[in-house]
Amino acid sequence: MELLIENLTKKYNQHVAVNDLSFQLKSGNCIALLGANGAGKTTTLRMLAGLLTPTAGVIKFEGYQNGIDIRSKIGYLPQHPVFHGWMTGNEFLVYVGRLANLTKLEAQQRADVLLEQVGISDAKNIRISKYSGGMRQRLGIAQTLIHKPSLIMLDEPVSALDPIGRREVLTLLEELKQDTTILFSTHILNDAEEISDGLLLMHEGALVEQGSLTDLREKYQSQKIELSFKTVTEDMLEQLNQLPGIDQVNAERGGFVCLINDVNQAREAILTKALAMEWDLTNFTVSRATLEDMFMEVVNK
Ligand SMILES: Nc1ncnc2c1ncn2[C@@H]1O[C@H](COP(=O)(O)OP(=O)(O)OP(=O)(O)O)[C@@H](O)[C@H]1O
Repeated sequence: MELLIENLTKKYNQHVAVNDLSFQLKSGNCIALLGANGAGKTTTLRMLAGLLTPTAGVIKFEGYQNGIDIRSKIGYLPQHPVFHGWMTGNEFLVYVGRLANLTKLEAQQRADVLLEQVGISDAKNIRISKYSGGMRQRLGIAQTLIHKPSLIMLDEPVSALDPIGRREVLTLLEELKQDTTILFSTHILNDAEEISDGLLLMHEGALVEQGSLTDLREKYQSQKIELSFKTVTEDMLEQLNQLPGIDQVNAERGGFVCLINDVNQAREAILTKALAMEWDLTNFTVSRATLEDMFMEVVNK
């Protein structure tokens, strides 16, 4: 499986939702398309799924280029899937299988395998309207697999779920990625960190960072100093930003997170400044930067 995206762009009238996106996806990976609301994730996935026509750019997938032919090769789960609530899980999958040109027997056999695989075979004869959010999402994922695609794309598969549903679906994706390449979008860093091998980070329609989690952690590995104050004033951010040893300062509730390049220099500068300005410091913690700090750093740049 190889998916190649070159200079993909989508404009809605004058608004550029996806801007000159290029990346490559290979077999055996679980890749998270990460970005805040409005970053362009849904638009990207819909173009890859053949549901939206790109304004410019090329999508190449296993010998196919752009267009609807790609649809027969991939599975796609939209952000808000709609089911016929009166159908049972089994009926739904057989129906989807028939739409994918399977015979009645093949569709039933495939449904049996998938219901088992996504862990809802006990509920296969219950109406979908009675399913929990997690069960619906698992059924939705089963539907993406009906025609044995080599790539499935899932738009925010866990964002709307409660903690139990979220856990169920993440565990399922963890299992599925052994056999199928997964591209899923999320705005939740923890989800990306938990199950993906690689990240594509989008911001305002553009790809701002990409790589394996290990590489990105190494690249952005830095320390940070968290500061809290009894009172936070407007000029603090600017003053902290000017101190030596500090790369970037992000405002947080009740204080700041300083990404630093020299812990000793930064510590001394911050404490000296706080003393001179009579800032009432209530917390000073040095720790490792997380992926979330990396996200903020890249996006703020
Ligand atoms: N049909 C449309 N017409 C006009 N603008 C649109 C349309 N769909 C999306 N947009 C705009 O394009 C940008 C990207 O939207 P998109 O839905 O792709 O982002 P997203 O990263 O998936 O965000 P979310 O997580 O909120 O769905 C947003 O600014 C959005 O308002």
